[in-house]
Amino acid sequence: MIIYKTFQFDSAHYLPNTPQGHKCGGMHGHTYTLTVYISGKPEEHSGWIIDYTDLKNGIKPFLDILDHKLLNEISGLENPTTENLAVWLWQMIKPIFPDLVKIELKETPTSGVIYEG
Ligand SMILES: Nc1nc2c(c(=O)[nH]1)N=C([C@H](O)[C@H](O)COP(=O)(O)OP(=O)(O)OP(=O)(O)O)CN2
Ligand SMILES: [Zn+2]
Repeated sequence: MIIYKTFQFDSAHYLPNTPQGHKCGGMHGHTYTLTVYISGKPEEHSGWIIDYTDLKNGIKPFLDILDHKLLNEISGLENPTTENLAVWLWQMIKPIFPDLVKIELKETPTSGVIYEG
């Protein structure tokens, strides 16, 4: 079974390696939507794989690094494409939640990345 939880954070960024004149070369912002998927078997007594609240509390410190920040100024996110940000988030979250199996990161309502490590 897989459980999931969805988070949102707001960040500014620009993409330094886009061709000249590309709309994403200039600074702009997104409300990102992150969904994390955790695999497991529900414990008999609790009936859950992991408490959603524990999941939220474990992930919040990483989102606090990103929320209301310029992503380009964060170590490892000098070129903050959705793809690179998904890898960065995976590397943060996986050591804390080893049963992480997938993340979905949406940069806009119509664009995003699915990453499975
Ligand atoms: N593969 C990628 N392509 C683009 C990325 C990216 O991270 N990975 N990023 C951008 C820009 O950040 C841009 O802000 C988002 O682009 P886009 O999805 O085109 O945004 P729109 O709001 O213009 O989308 P609509 O098509 O109007 O919904 C660009 N490309
Ligand atoms: Zn953008």
